Amino acid sequence: MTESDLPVVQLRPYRWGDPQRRAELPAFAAAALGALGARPAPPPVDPDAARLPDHTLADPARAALEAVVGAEHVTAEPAARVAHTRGWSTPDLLKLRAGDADDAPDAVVLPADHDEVVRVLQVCAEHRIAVVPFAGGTSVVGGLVADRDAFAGVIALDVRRLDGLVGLDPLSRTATLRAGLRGTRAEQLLGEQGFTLGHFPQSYEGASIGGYAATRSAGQSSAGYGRFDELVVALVLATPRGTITLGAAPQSAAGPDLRQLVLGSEGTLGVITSVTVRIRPRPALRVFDGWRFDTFAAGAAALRALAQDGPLPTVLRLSDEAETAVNLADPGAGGSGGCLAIAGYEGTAADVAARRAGASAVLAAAGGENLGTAPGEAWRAGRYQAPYLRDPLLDAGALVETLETATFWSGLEALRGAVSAALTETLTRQGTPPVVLCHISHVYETGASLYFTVLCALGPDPLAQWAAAKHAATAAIRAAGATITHHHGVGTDHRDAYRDEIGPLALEALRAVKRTLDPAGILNPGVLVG
Ligand SMILES: Cc1cc2nc3c(=O)[nH]c(=O)nc-3n(C[C@H](O)[C@H](O)[C@H](O)COP(=O)(O)OP(=O)(O)OC[C@H]3O[C@@H](n4cnc5c(N)ncnc54)[C@H](O)[C@@H]3O)c2cc1C
Repeated sequence: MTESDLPVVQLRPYRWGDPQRRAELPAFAAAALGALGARPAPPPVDPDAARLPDHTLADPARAALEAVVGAEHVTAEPAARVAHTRGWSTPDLLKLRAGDADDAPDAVVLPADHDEVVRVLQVCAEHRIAVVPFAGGTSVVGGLVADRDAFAGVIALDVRRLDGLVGLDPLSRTATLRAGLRGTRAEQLLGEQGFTLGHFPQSYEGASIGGYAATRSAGQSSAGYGRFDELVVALVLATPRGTITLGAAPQSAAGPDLRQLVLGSEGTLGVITSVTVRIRPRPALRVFDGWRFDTFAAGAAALRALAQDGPLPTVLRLSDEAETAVNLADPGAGGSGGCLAIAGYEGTAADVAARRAGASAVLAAAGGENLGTAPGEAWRAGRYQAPYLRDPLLDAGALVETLETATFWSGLEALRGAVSAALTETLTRQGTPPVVLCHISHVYETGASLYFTVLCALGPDPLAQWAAAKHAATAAIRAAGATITHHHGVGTDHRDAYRDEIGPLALEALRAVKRTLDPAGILNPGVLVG
């Protein structure tokens, strides 16, 4: 099974992914949850019974939107509104499971092409309707909740009908993809012509091209293929004031690179309607090895050696002791502990052989024990399964959530310790001691990302429980001088920390750009720039 074999799945409210692939909790997990004090949660409220706010679009605004996209592409059906309520963070899921759809848009609007998007934005500016651009809907940072206070209404502008492969240039190895194309569908379309995008985030079954670009997503194969923002060579942005087209050549010295202003703008400057991306030939061979290191520090040093001096595998990641023990295959040696690293290689047979031999020598010289392909292939086979586990964990009364950051190599170990301690202390103080897992999954010459998974019993007020933990982790990240997000984005959840990270003058500059492109401030109010 490769990424282009996975189906295009329509996400349902609060149950992840393909209904045929529902996950059961492994027996050891159920026992571990008991030890953490988790008790089965009350059954979630059926999405059909969720409480929707009593908002409606005024008739003139609705009529104007219908005139642009057709009446059948403007819907205020409860099911559509619920399906466009918030995203997929654990607090988002907890609210919807409790029947709270208070942040639902008044209507969902589905334009067919770029021009319709521009006209929808113009109608919304004229009628003071806030617009939440909506691609796959998998935001985990509150990127899909509009601050509606100053507006006459809120719509979700769902880009799913912008869903084709516009063109492919095999000579330049680029493809132009429309923003609503699901990652899975994009991979199928490119695969039919012998290419791959190589962008495989864990949300691959739910996220779309426009969302990848708007959040600067990072896939699990980032070491080999690069982050999504590194793949984009050109893009088209629809704004209430018209169209911006950026990227006339692979590189350019024509002023600042304004593509970078749009990438990561999270729907606040305009709606990305298509991107032209670098593509690579479909790999002829894929091999994933497992390596065991005695300590996280030893494993991190090995990853750093590869990131700085090469050769780089396509996938490179390192789990800490706790994640190795809980989540991943036993790294061998009779459960002797240690940290599991995965080094995966994709490419031609010759390229894979050369990089694998070179990287294996580096990993061995750094103290790694080669565990062969079994742990690596097990990780590859299960790489999209983890999100499915969140549903049974919540059912079982567990709070499970993730957060991520990045820093320079010299500060990595201290950052890991500080964030783990902040999460552990805050949740233990609340009577719900957690298990905190951590891994490195994106490496650079100068540093790496850290990704934390937190698991504990749901407390009596889980939203406040997690808010306190997240607040402490955020403070620890900022105190360490690290970034508030390596790839999830800012949304509303990280807005204050982002402000702190970039400083008031940079924020003012960004707001000035927003005022220019979106004078009425209708685009994702409250997200990113506040
Ligand atoms: C289980 C799970 C695993 C995840 N794993 C990863 C991972 O491995 N790597 C990673 O990077 N992220 C990951 N994420 C986060 C999320 O999937 C990414 O941020 C993804 O890029 C969002 O894509 P989307 O299509 O779902 O966008 P959405 O959630 O629909 O939108 C994200 C933001 O972009 C804006 N937006 C959407 N479309 C457009 C557009 N066309 N133009 C302008 N703005 C737009 C939205 O308003 C919103 O603010 C994960 C999320 C989940 C739930």
